[in-house]
Amino acid sequence: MEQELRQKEIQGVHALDVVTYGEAMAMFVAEETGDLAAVAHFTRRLAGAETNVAIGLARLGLRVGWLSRVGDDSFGRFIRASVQAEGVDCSRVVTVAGQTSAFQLKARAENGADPLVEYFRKGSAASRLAPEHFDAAYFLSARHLHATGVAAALSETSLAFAGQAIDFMREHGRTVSFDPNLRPTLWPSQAVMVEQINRLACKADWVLPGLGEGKILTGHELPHDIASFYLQRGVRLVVIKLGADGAYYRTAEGDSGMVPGERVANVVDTVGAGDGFAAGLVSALLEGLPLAQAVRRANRVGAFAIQVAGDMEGLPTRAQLDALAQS
Ligand SMILES: O=C(O)C(=O)C[C@H](O)[C@H](O)CO
Repeated sequence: MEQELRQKEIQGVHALDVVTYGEAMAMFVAEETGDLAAVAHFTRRLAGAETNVAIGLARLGLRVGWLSRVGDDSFGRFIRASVQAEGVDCSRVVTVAGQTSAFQLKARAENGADPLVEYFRKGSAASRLAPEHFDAAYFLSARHLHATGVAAALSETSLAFAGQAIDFMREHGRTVSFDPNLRPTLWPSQAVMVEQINRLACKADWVLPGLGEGKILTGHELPHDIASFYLQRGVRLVVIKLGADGAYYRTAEGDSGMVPGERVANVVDTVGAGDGFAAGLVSALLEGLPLAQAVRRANRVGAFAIQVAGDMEGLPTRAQLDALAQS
């Protein structure tokens, strides 16, 4: 990768389409419904908002890099191997001696409701990501940065890294997408969460909140008004996820629209839908698709994600997505 980066730099070509950073975790998904304390059987899977997006993009054929830190333990080896196996570049994932990797438990989802998750991530190697770990050459090798509010929530230093990464990419003419991905349990208070997430979101080009998140973050109820809040603060495109109803988009130039959701007969687990949505949208916009088509693809990729119990297993390959588009 190092050599490839240098060569591309000389040629003035981007080695990566998208770069992202943040924490991935081992995840144990309950095999039985009910209280996690009573569950005896779990299946190990991979979780992490940013790696879900990275994997979604890689399956669609984009070149993606993920910068992170893992502990020197079996979870760390599992995380690295799983992300790498998806074709995501992990050359900037550092294994830190003496630190641990995070994991989480996820209850078995019932009737399409969001399942309960319990984190074991405090003080993890990835949560200690800090501005001194920023790799300017690596980020510059990408056309686009995808950032989420999860990495921002992990620690003061990870929050500082987020601000630095977004500022740097904007200053260097790269586009930035930001998914607020609110995780209230990871923040000291709702007020701090709202302030910090909005601070980061307003630095980005494309902001992708869910409707509920948009209400919390802006105090507005309607998608139109939530979009206005960000557009008035310098964002160029706001796409608001409306669950089964699809998505609403609005741009700084005044283009707006609603794209209806995809029909899904059997919703297994909604976690990961937003990450699939982001992968669909970012891939389509980087390919130059018109906005309404990009949002349609985002809805489709999100719909794939909710038909399985894992957070990223359902994300489609390019062939699966094309097959759906032709059906
Ligand atoms: O909840 C989190 O913090 C995660 O990153 C795990 C999930 O895979 C992710 O949130 C899904 O968006």
